[in-house]
Amino acid sequence: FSSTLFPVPKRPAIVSAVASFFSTTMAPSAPENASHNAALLSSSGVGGDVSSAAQKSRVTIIGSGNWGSVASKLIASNTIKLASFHDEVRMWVFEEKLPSGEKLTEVINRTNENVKYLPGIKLGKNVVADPDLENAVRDANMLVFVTPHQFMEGICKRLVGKVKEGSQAISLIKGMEVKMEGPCMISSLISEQLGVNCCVLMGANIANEIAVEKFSEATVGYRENREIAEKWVQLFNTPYFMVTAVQDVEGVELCGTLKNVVALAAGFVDGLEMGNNTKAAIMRIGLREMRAFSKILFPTVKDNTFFESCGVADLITTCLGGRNRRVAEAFAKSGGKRSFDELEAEMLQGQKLQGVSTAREVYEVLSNRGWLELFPLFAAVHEISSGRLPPSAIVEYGEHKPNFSAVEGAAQYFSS
Ligand SMILES: NC(=O)c1ccc[n+]([C@@H]2O[C@H](COP(=O)([O-])OP(=O)(O)OC[C@H]3O[C@@H](n4cnc5c(N)ncnc54)[C@H](O)[C@@H]3O)[C@@H](O)[C@H]2O)c1
Ligand SMILES: O=P(O)(O)OC[C@H](O)CO
Repeated sequence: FSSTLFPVPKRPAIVSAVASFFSTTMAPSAPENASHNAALLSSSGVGGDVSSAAQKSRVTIIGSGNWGSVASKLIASNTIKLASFHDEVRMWVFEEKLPSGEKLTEVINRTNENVKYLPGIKLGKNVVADPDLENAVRDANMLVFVTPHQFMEGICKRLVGKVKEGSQAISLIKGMEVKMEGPCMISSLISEQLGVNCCVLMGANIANEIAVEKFSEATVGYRENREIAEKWVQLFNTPYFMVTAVQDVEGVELCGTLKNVVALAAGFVDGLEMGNNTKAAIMRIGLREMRAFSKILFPTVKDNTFFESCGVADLITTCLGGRNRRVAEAFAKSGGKRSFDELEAEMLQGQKLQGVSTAREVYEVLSNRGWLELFPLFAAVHEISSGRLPPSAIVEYGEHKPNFSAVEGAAQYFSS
């Protein structure tokens, strides 16, 4: 962690001040801090071990792409320090052959690097890559899900009955499924299919920046059990990755999911060279639709969540530097003539976009419920990315004013 603004190991003054100002409801309680420190001391050889082997938590990461690999680095740096976790972090890898003919898993275990999805970064010697999904989860009681969302239904099906009883899960996945009965968030899919409680972790987290230890923040969303949320915070938090917890799973997850749709809109604007004011306008309109969509679907979603890292901060970073924005810019530059699939394969080399399928899924929800006129920006993004409208429609489409008369009582969800 080399930033001169934020020297290590001391917490930067501004960050500490901001953290204590905003996180009074989120800071670990004193006894938790005490045991956390005792754990740190014991792992550094000072003091006795506070956790017996039987009590220690065992972590498995399901996914090993760009963010999955960075998550493994963050987690592995903590499990070796904290006595309440087993050192080893198992990482399920969707096996593939590299151009050299070697298997990705074997190369990760030999070099300690994910040479395809995160080249040049050591993951930690305690990370073990495992191509066998069932074997990878067998002994774990803390499961971290971080694959592109389109693969999760299949992964969950394979894991039914294979997960240890009493396990806890967290999803870092930005996306959702649409079922006959309506939208299904990935954390719900995991909970329902595997019978485990599932928190979420989202935030302004471009993986490559965190990989080189540049300071950023993230938000854990939890449902009821604060102690479990704090355990996840402990597992992820580092001096350069500051994690806070809020009691709003759906709000946090919808922020992470929907910002990818707005990122496509921002990319179209960039490709059309419309300038910063237009892009800022699109981001503002997008944020409004994100909040309204979340609150109509889940009335418990909290306004404050949109001011956490998972909300406005993730929207900003994604619309400035994310993959969805970058590929959408190339799409608009081609006048919509090159498909997203083609551009994704060419520009991302195996990494996956979430925005295009999320825009389609959101559109499906909107048209099923008769809400298309309420969410003109979301609707336009799907119509452009599916080739039904030209990229320029992003700034022509009814000026993105929602038609409140389309749905009774809808105006309240858009008001400040
Ligand atoms: N990369 C980031 O900066 C970032 C940051 C925050 C959140 N996220 C989110 O994390 C999630 C995972 O993204 P990522 O960046 O780690 O992945 P990625 O896009 O870098 O990599 C794609 C991954 O999918 C795997 N894969 C390919 N085919 C598969 C199949 N049939 N079944 C299962 N897996 C398959 C590949 O092996 C690879 O691990 C996404 O929801 C993303 O939005 C990403
Ligand atoms: O690169 P993107 O567009 O998938 O976005 C990455 C992260 O979600 C940013 O927080």
